[in-house]
Formats: sequence, C-alpha cells, structure tokens
Amino acid sequence: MLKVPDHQVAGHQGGHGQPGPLIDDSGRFYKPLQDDDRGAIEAAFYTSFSSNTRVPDHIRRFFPVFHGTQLLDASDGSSQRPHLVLEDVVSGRSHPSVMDVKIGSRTWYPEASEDYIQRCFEKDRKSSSLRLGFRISGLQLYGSEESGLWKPERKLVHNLSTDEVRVVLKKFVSSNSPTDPNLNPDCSLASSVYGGSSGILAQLLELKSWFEDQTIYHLNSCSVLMVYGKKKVLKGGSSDAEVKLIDFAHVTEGNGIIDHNFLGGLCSLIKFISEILTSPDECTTKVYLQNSDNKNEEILASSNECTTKVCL
Ligand SMILES: O=P(O)(O)O[C@@H]1[C@@H](OP(=O)(O)O)[C@H](OP(=O)(O)O)[C@H](O)[C@H](OP(=O)(O)O)[C@H]1OP(=O)(O)O
Ligand SMILES: Nc1ncnc2c1ncn2[C@@H]1O[C@H](COP(=O)(O)OP(=O)(O)O)[C@@H](O)[C@H]1O
Repeated sequence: MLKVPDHQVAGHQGGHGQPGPLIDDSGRFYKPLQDDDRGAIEAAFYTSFSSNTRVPDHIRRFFPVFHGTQLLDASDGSSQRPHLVLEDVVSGRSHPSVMDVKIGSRTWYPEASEDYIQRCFEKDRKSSSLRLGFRISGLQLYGSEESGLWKPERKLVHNLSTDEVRVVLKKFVSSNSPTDPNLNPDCSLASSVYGGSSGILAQLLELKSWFEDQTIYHLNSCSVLMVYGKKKVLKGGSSDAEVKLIDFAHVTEGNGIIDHNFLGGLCSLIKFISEILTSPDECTTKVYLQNSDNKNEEILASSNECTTKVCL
C-alpha cells in the first residue's frame, strides 16, 4: 500500500496538481520523475552510479539503494508516471529527526539556462549558500510527548543567518524543547548523534575524503540528508544516525575535475558540526522568525544575550 511520506522535509511536495513522493511499508521511497530533463538526469545518475566500478564500496552506503524505475499512479491521482524506486532512508526509525542540507555555495552550473541560473543565484544569495557553502533546505525534529514534531515552514528556514544556522544544527541534537524561547539548545545528544566513530561527523569526514579525490561526478544542487531516530537516543540507546546524499537532478560529469563546489560546502558543514561537538555551550543569539503579517511567530534560537526579530 503506497502512501505520502510524512517525513519529507524539502523538495517538490505533492498537491496542487503536482505529484509528490510515495513510500510503502517495506522501506521504499518512490520519487516521481520530473517531466523535463531533471527526471532523466537523476535516473541516468542512479543507473550509472549503481554499476560504476570506480566508486569504492564503502562510499555506496552514503547513497540510497536504487531499485530501478516503476510506473505508478501519481500521488495526486493525475496519471501513471515513472518513479525512481529508492531505499527510504528514514524508514524504521521511531520519531525520526531529519534535516536536508543543500551543499555548495552555488546551486547552478554553467550548462544550465540563463533563467535557471538567475533563479538559483537569487536563492543562493538570499540563503546561507553563498556565505557558508550550504543551506538548510528543510527539517523536522521531535520535541517531546507534549510538543510533538517540530517542522518549521520551509520558507522560514530558507534565509537563515549564520547564527541561526548554527542554532538549528544545535537544536537537531538537543533534547529540550525546540520551540521554547527561554531554552538554549542543550546539545545533550550531540556526542551520540554527531560524535563517535560512526556518528554524523565521522560519516561526513569519510565522504569528504572521497570528494578530495573523485572527479567522476559534479553533484550540483545535491543535499546531505541527516537522519536519526530520536526516541532511541533519548532512552539512552545507541544512535542510528545516518548521512545520505540525495537529489541528483542536476548532476554533471566531473571530466577529471574535483567537485570544488561540493567539497567546499561539505568542509564548511563539517566545521559547524565539529564546533558544536567541541564547544556546545557557546552562546547563541535569541531569534524570532516572524511572518510579515506578524502571525505564526516561530522561535528558532535562544540565549540570554539579545533578541532579533526577522520578518519574512
Ligand atoms: O518549485 P519550488 O518553488 O518548490 O522550488 C524548488 C525548490 O524548493 P524551494 O521552494 O526552494 O524549497 C527546491 O529546493 P529544495 O530541494 O527544497 O532545497 C529545488 O531547488 C527545486 O529545483 P530543482 O528541482 O532542484 O531544479 C525547485 O524547483 P523549481 O522551482 O526549479 O521547479
Ligand atoms: N531516499 C529517500 N528516503 C527518504 N526520504 C527522502 C529520500 N529522498 C528524498 N527524500 C525526502 O524528500 C525530500 C526531497 O527530495 P529531493 O530528492 O531533494 O526532491 P526534489 O528533487 O523534489 O528537490 C528530501 O528533503 C527528503 O525529505
């Protein structure tokens, strides 16, 4: 039985006449192929990657397993269309915390159309991409029994300042309420989720060492998806935190050239996460994110230091 995933945090969502991803109970994620060349490029990437003997085995685990393509009824009931059949990397986790981080200071690439480059450039400039080499595209995190799941509106996370990005990365590994303005993120889960020999930092470092060498692909506009089951870690169990690369709709050939854009963004993300592990208590700024109509105020960051209001 196929259903719409409630754990999707970014990208094209179903609805308004647009098909979105589907999942099943066996741990598969079905991503509709986009009509234009984006669908064809992503399908070609997965096909090439799956059989490319130049990709080391230990690197394959950072990509969702690819099970080919399948014609399915679209999630919006419009018509049958081909879907990529992928491993659902969130499946099997209780209270999954998920963050999509789009890597690269530029999400456009020279071969794209002028119009596309311009749109991407604007998003890169307004978001943290140009400044930091990555941006948070979307996230969900489990707060508590009372507060439930925190899934800030995507437009609220798109244009975060550097401080806000740091705070969101801290909230991702904190056990106190992500929405309480009087609480600093306690980072109490940082060592189990980000740290350790198999934590997120170790995985990102392993990926980085591949990107220092690999010249096969340029992963334009691709994301790092960070996932872990919060319930288990809160109960003191070992973390099942995983890093996966997703979204290959804009991959181009590397032609023997290092993917500097991806590598630079990855190094920057690594630095932020390392700093949270080494100095989790470093003071953060109190930030209220507010819609322009002054409604739906949402608090992303907190400390005793100062208060900033950002109108979106
Ligand atoms: O269509 P939208 O407005 O959801 O924009 C998509 C973006 O969503 P956003 O609104 O920035 O969260 C979306 O960004 P995320 O994956 O959500 O970070 C992509 O940039 C997508 O472009 P493409 O499919 O990669 O070429 C963007 O799609 P296109 O506008 O290029 O179709
Ligand atoms: N294999 C997967 N398993 C689980 N969730 C996924 C997977 N691939 C994508 N997602 C979810 O869907 C979102 C959008 O995916 P993405 O491939 O970036 O789509 P788009 O091309 O529409 O931007 C991601 O942010 C993530 O939440």
